[in-house]
Amino acid sequence: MPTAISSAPQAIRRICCVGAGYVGGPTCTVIAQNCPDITVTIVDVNPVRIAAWNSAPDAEGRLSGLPVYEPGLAEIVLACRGKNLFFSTEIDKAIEEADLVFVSVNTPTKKSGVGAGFAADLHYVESSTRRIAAVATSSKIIVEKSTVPCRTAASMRTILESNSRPGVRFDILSNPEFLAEGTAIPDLQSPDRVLIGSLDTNEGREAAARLSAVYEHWVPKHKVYTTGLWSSELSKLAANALLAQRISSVNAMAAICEATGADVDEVAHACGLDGRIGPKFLKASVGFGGSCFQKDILNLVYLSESLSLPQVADYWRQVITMNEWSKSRFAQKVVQTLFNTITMKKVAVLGFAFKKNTGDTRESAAISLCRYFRQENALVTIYDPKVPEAQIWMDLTEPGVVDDSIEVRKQITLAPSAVAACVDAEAIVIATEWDEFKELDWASIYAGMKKPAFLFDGRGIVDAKLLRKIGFKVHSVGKGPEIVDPVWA
Ligand SMILES: NC(=O)C1=CN([C@@H]2O[C@H](COP(=O)(O)OP(=O)(O)OC[C@H]3O[C@@H](n4cnc5c(N)ncnc54)[C@H](O)[C@@H]3O)[C@@H](O)[C@H]2O)C=CC1
Ligand SMILES: O=C(O)[C@H]1O[C@H](OP(=O)(O)OP(=O)(O)OC[C@H]2O[C@@H](n3ccc(=O)[nH]c3=O)[C@H](O)[C@@H]2O)[C@H](O)[C@@H](O)[C@@H]1O
Repeated sequence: MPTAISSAPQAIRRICCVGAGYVGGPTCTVIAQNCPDITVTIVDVNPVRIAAWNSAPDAEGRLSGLPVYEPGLAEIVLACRGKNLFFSTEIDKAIEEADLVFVSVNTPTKKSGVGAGFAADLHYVESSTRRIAAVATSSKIIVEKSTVPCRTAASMRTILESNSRPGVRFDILSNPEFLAEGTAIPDLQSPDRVLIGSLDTNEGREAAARLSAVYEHWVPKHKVYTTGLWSSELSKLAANALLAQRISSVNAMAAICEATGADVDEVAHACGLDGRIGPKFLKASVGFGGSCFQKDILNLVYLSESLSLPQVADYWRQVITMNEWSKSRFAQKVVQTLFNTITMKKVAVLGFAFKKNTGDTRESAAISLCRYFRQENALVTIYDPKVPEAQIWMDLTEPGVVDDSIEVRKQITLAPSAVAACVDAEAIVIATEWDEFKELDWASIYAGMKKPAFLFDGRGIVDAKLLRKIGFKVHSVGKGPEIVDPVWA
């Protein structure tokens, strides 16, 4: 239901963003940069996070203490902070002063109760919505930025309308975010589209026009696509499901390639040349990670089951099943290749983030690999250029009654560089596609390893032929076994 937008909507002057995370922080920083006439305040219940957003530049004038690492972000924060961009724990004040409030809080998978393991936990969305209703003394536009199940806007509207003060009106919009971590700034500066869902009423359309005008400071108007609320909410889940499905599809092909001697990069390239398929998001890997693909597909599975559509639920569930299988298949390959045991063998894991150019480890494939190697009694050394050490320890320590942190530290060590991680290793596992791994001095790394020196490339980034010439035994996802017969090479 694309809708007409009135010509001169009332300008937004003050924005509050509730949730200073990976989405709220970068998104509203880019809004502040492009809209000098708008004051943007990003608030959070977590004072440590807000303090980090407000951290001082280091001796070289760089903002290295921000809670989110994104190329290009620190420079924009530095330019705008204190002018029209503010980070604060004064949530009520920021809400009250704003014309428009983004709700950009976390929506993790529920851990207990009805829908545990599948449904989205909307607790944070609900508590911020209740807060907005409680403190607002003037009318506001409330924007769902978080990824939410279809029809969440209806629940938010009920909460707001049942708790609002007399004369205060709320218009609810859905404006899902499509940025990918690691490329958040370019994604926000030139998005493929900005999606705004609203009610098909005069007030709904007017609110959509006001939010659109914010984006039109830098996004061409034809890229702003307005729809109904439910289409907008569902489009976000659908887009993530379709993207993840491509990766699981190419990873399924990778398994066939390994068994037949076909090369998954060549197969993906050949398929991607078809304009109907396109070349992006066809890189075979150890498996996808990140905070959203799994969570959003599980959410879609839950929605489908709730709507009595078990075949639809099964279809999407298989994307996750294939991803889990890809990760365990890769881990098993390591053990099998190292003569079926890695007990007390040193395995160097290069990369811990779920993809390059981010310090985020949520659902990172590296976590599953390290846990698997630990169970096989390996000695694992990890290096990642951006993930803080404390985060790695947290990810590898099982939360629960028994504190296993001492056991974990007996088997896991953290290295200050990729080169250091590989000294005396029997195998290297590339878990994240950091650019610096492409440029390592592989000959000297080889010299410092136990022989035979194995390398398992879970990201398809190294030049396997070159490494084999050095002496490595290389396994790359989606490539057949080393071809020894030159006629067939
Ligand atoms: N991480 C990503 O790349 C993307 C995430 N999304 C969606 O955006 C939403 C947020 O994701 P992230 O930014 O990654 O989460 P996050 O966990 O990094 O940040 C959420 C923040 O909200 C704060 N918060 C929670 N309840 C609050 C409340 N009542 N008042 C104030 N602050 C509160 C938390 O303390 C936290 O700092 C999720 O729904 C996610 O699915 C969408 C697109 C991309
Ligand atoms: O809703 C979200 O959170 C976001 O989820 C993804 O973004 P993100 O998870 O940050 O990163 P991606 O680039 O999508 O990568 C996700 C995972 O898939 C892997 N991947 C990606 C692409 C590919 O071809 N192969 C592949 O294995 C990556 O290494 C990574 O582990 C989507 O790309 C964003 O559009 C969306 O906004």
